[in-house]
Amino acid sequence: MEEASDLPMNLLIGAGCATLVLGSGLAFVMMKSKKANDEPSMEEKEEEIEVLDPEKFPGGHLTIYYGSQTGTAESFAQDLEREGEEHGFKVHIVDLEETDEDPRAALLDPSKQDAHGKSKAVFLMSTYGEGEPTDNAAGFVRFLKEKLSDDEEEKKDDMDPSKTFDGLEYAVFGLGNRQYEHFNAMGKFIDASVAQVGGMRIIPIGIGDDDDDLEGDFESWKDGKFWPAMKSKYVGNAAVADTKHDKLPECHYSVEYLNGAASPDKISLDDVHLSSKHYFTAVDCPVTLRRELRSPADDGSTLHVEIDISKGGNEVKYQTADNLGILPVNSNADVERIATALNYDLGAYFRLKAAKGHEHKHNALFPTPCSVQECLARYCDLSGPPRRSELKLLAAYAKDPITKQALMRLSSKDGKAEYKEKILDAKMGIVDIISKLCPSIEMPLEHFISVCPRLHPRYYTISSSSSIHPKSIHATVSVLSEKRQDGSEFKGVCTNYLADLVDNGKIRAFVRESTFRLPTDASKPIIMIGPGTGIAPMHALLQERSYQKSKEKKNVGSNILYFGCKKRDLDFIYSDELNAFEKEGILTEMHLAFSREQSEKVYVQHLLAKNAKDTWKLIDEQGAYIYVCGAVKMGQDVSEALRKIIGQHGDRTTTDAKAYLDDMASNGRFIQELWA
Ligand SMILES: Cc1cc2nc3c(=O)[nH]c(=O)nc-3n(C[C@H](O)[C@H](O)[C@H](O)COP(=O)(O)O)c2cc1C
Repeated sequence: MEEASDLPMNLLIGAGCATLVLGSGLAFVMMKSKKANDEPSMEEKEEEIEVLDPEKFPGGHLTIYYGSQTGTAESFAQDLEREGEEHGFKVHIVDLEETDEDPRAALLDPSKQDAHGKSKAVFLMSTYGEGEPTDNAAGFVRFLKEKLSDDEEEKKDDMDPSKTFDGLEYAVFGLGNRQYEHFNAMGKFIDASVAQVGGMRIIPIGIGDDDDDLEGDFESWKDGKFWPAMKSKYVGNAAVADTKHDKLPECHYSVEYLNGAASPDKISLDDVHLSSKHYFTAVDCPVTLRRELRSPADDGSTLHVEIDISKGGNEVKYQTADNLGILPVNSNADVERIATALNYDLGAYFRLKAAKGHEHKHNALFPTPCSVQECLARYCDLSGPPRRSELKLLAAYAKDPITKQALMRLSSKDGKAEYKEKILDAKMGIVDIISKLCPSIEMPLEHFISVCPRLHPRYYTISSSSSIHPKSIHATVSVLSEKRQDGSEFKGVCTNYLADLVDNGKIRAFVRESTFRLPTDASKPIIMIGPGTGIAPMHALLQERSYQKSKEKKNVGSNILYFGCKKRDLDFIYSDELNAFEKEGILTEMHLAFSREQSEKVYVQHLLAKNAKDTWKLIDEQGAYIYVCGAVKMGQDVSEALRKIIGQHGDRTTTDAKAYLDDMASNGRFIQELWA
């Protein structure tokens, strides 16, 4: 991705370097990193060099690469982009997936180098799974692992791996959550491995914790460490033009209203903004069944949802216990509230285009032409609490000075406690802020699209077997609804969208691979630990094991389940199915932890500890596979229980027991899917 400079100049003189006379001053000297034998043509060189005004950008180019699943790292990249100019840098944002074809060429792109042939990069890296990269960073991480591998075959070229990123100067900020065992594993991996392959670290890695104050951590890192280091290293005493003026935030998009309804333009996926590709690729799937799994006496709701994937051709194919991505839709009430507050005509159709100076390849944010109604319902996150930096952007649009001040205060470092109380804890979305708290906000649609985060897909572990149900996908959905302090109700956007669908309807969905895979040798036993909605993949695995036994006539090993909930009569979901599996002989053991049926709380990890001896035998003598799904805290307690079992019954020290379990994980025998 490359953004056009606002300066009309792409000049090159000379073979190995470019000089440009800009007015009276001497601008950048661009050194080329290409070897003499692959010297580019003159036209190529002209394309390659993007020369900057040294008065506006004394720090030169700075590229932000992000690895993001739900958009936080991407929005941090946008913060750095917005602030770049005031610090003297021309910032470019690149989705890491864009570098997959040739990461070395992408990261050392000559057009973004300085006079000394150096490239400057920031990596904003989120961690997922159990210490794994986000989908869009997987290719880049694979590339680095190959470079660092001892296996010569893996390296793919004969270049000295330790010189791969010679000329790259970089900084890393990791986004993670301390509740996970592999806290910020990806940030740490990138920080260490880019140095090992020749990159030069500018400052130590910054670490953010989503369990506490991720945005505050990022702010402290960028304002306290990153920008000062960048200034001292690359800008020095050069004066940076004052760009802080009282104008609206720069908008990268423009809206062209149409005279009537129109269908979305046909567009190549290559032109799509990578993080919104699901808007273009997800498939309409009819919902064929929704069934309440909890007792009417319970105050919560868990739905069994079935969707028909037979109409999607080959586009929606899945394997047992994969993940189902669902594109949520905002409620009509929220869409109408925001449209009324901002004076938008919901029936109007428009085409979204890049604003002048912001044209680049991956510009398509979502399919247009579309109606304003569709844009607000499907592509804008109206109910999620905005980040503090988004509140600061909103402040620019408030007409009433008191509201403006309040938003500025909430978005400031000193306003953190107030922000937590009034926005996060109160569960205030952009729709509440604009329609209730700050009604004086006025913003044209393109600005709203630019400021409001995209509405991201929500993922559910599939609870059906693809062998038994090749034409449908089943999901288990716990419907999120909480009382706010003011008595109003906060409703989770996707689960309530599914719960409120009229006549079942259709949802837009896609499939993502998961790590839940059964042993290739079906005779191996499996131990499944999945309390609450964590039962979903276990239900799928049991169906698959039943299919293997009855249809494929395989010798299927024992299947042991640990399930937990509050009370047998309230929220023992799928009890009928589990009892039937037991009767059929496919569920060998079912251990149930009803936490509220006795004075002391009983959870799955307690039952596991009770069966320590048998569990150790299954693991060590019979090569059992272990699957865990549910809340991170439960996952930690289960891992701890397993380490104790391995230590006590396998006669190992704490360190060796941990190594044993880690080894099982790296061999695909201990698989976890946990959420915070
Ligand atoms: C399913 C799931 C798995 C996660 N796994 C980890 C992990 O292993 N280690 C970690 O530090 N954070 C983990 N996180 C936390 C995310 O990295 C963190 O919330 C981050 O801010 C998300 O950024 P993004 O919106 O850019 O994707 C996980 C989050 C989810 C939802």
